[in-house]
Amino acid sequence: MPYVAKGMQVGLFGGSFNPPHAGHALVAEIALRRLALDQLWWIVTPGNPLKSTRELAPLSQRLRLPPAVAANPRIKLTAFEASYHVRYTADTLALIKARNPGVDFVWIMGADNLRDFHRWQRWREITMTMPIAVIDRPGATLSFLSSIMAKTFDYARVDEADAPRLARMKPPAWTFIHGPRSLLSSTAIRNGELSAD
Ligand SMILES: Nc1ncnc2c1ncn2[C@@H]1O[C@H](COP(=O)(O)OP(=O)(O)OP(=O)(O)O)[C@@H](O)[C@H]1O
Ligand SMILES: O=C(O)c1ccc[n+]([C@@H]2O[C@H](COP(=O)([O-])O)[C@@H](O)[C@H]2O)c1
Repeated sequence: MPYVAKGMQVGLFGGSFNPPHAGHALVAEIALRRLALDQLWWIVTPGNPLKSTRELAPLSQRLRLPPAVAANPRIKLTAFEASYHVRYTADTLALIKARNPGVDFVWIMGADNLRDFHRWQRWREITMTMPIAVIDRPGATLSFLSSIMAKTFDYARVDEADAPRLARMKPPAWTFIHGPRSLLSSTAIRNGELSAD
């Protein structure tokens, strides 16, 4: 797990990154800037519990940053979930919080994950554990209105103008961030339809 000093605002960006691409880099850059983060942890999962492992490349091949963000010292690449034998985000976030008192964390995900968030294990618990920032993604823009998570936690939605303060807010608190969007996806790259940058 990366080192972080007390008082910092840290974004947690978990993903399969199978493979990593410029769309991920865009999400990381938007999150760092709009959420006023000191650090962003790029957390490579041993395997999304909801995805088949059939097409999943080994962790070693997914453990790399796209060129656009590789030189950014605020982005920390890690695969600690594998070494700690955790896979579910609810467990990951509990572990991170327990080991880092005094740090303000925010979970970051693309809008496609907001759409399916109610299928994640203990998703309500995740929402009560730390604030969540959802980054717009082509094809999933309306998830901020229509998803079960958005409806259930409508009362906890924060205006994106207040995003710089999100990490310090008491959960539940979440926001939807609009901005430049990327059509890239790992599936399209694996299928040879698009290139990673
Ligand atoms: N183009 C994109 N725009 C916004 N968010 C994205 C984009 N691509 C990925 N994300 C987000 O980045 C995180 C990691 O995504 P992931 O590694 O699953 O990439 P993916 O392109 O969605 O992969 P796949 O096509 O294999 O499902 C997720 O929260 C996902 O929502
Ligand atoms: O905990 C869950 O049930 C769960 C279900 C689906 C996805 N996740 C996490 O969400 C993150 C994004 O996954 P992915 O495959 O969309 O890149 C990654 O950290 C996964 O471990 C977690």
